[in-house]
Amino acid sequence: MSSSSSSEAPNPSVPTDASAAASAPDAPDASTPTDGAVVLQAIGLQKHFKLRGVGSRDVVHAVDGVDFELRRGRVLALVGESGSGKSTIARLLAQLMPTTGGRLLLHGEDATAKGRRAFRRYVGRVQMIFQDPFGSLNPVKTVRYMLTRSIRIHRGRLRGIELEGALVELLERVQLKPAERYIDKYPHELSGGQRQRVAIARALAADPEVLLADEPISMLDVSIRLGILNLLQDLRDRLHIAILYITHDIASARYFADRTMVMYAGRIVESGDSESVTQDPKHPYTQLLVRSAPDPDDLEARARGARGEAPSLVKPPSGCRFNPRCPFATELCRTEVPPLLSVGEGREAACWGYSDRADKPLLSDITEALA
Ligand SMILES: Nc1ncnc2c1ncn2[C@@H]1O[C@H](COP(=O)(O)OP(=O)(O)OP(=O)(O)O)[C@@H](O)[C@H]1O
Repeated sequence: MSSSSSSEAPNPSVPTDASAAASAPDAPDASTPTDGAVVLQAIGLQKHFKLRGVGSRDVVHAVDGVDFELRRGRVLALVGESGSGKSTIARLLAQLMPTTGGRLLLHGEDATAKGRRAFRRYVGRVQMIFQDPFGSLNPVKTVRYMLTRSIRIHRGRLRGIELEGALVELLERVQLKPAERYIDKYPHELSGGQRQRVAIARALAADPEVLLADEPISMLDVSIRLGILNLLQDLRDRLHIAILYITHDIASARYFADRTMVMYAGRIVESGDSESVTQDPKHPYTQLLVRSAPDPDDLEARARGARGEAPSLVKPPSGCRFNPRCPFATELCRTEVPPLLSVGEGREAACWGYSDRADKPLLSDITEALA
């Protein structure tokens, strides 16, 4: 099958890399930290959910030993099918729930917020936007109320002209112009795209260093998705925010993210620059995601349909978790967890096929192997 949609060139009207930041009118001067510096780091991140039920000792292995870094002025995409653990990672990074293992570092220091004040400070630096902008905005409050509240929480008690100026600036930053047209509206008076822009403006009121965007476009009309991605790209380039972009659409990761990380059943199976990961995928699961579906909206269904269901996370398969669906799997894959192995400059894949073990699987074209 062809990879027509994923091999399309990105939209030429949109800047694709950090060079756009250098030419932006408000590019940083020499005294500001450089883009690419690590802001938030996850080391061995783990979340095992205890299952309820009398005497149950079972846990859901939602996230198992995940490492990554979010860097200033860069977008990292986290791609995977439903249930792979993407949202759990976002919620762990936002500290909406505790981890069961691993560490979270903000500028190299332990970021675990102990107590309300520490949590509030953390939230000022790490903000989250959700899939459903309607659900995340209070339906009985105006845009003015919601943005004012966020400004006051994070910037102090601004009033009068100062407050009005901050509100207008926020709305204009998310391209809701003129601000007067939107500021006194309720969520139901706005379109889906406008609501998501308000949610982003509310996050920006905190002047965050990190934005966690959990499927920010998946509930929006296809026609307005690109506008939201362009806005996030603008925030990356002008405000130098580090962005985690969670999606099941690997084609949008190529277009929007500097680096892409592919997740399968709670573990990272591949990572690298987005162009290489999407154009020359190394892990059989990434190959399946990229090659089996010309229609990006259909990737997940096709990948699942191609060979079996995602595994149980209560009793995940031993060895490589993808082994029951992998046409190349050997005994080694069924018994030992593959480490992330180097598969090119700045690229890694957790597949024994790239090791020098004598009993490694022999990889070939996955679409042919599955035909
Ligand atoms: N509170 C919870 N208690 C028990 N299991 C949970 C809980 N939250 C998530 N899970 C499980 O953890 C796994 C990962 O879920 P998660 O929502 O992170 O996946 P996802 O990749 O974001 O999927 P989707 O794209 O559908 O949101 C799933 O098996 C899910 O059922």
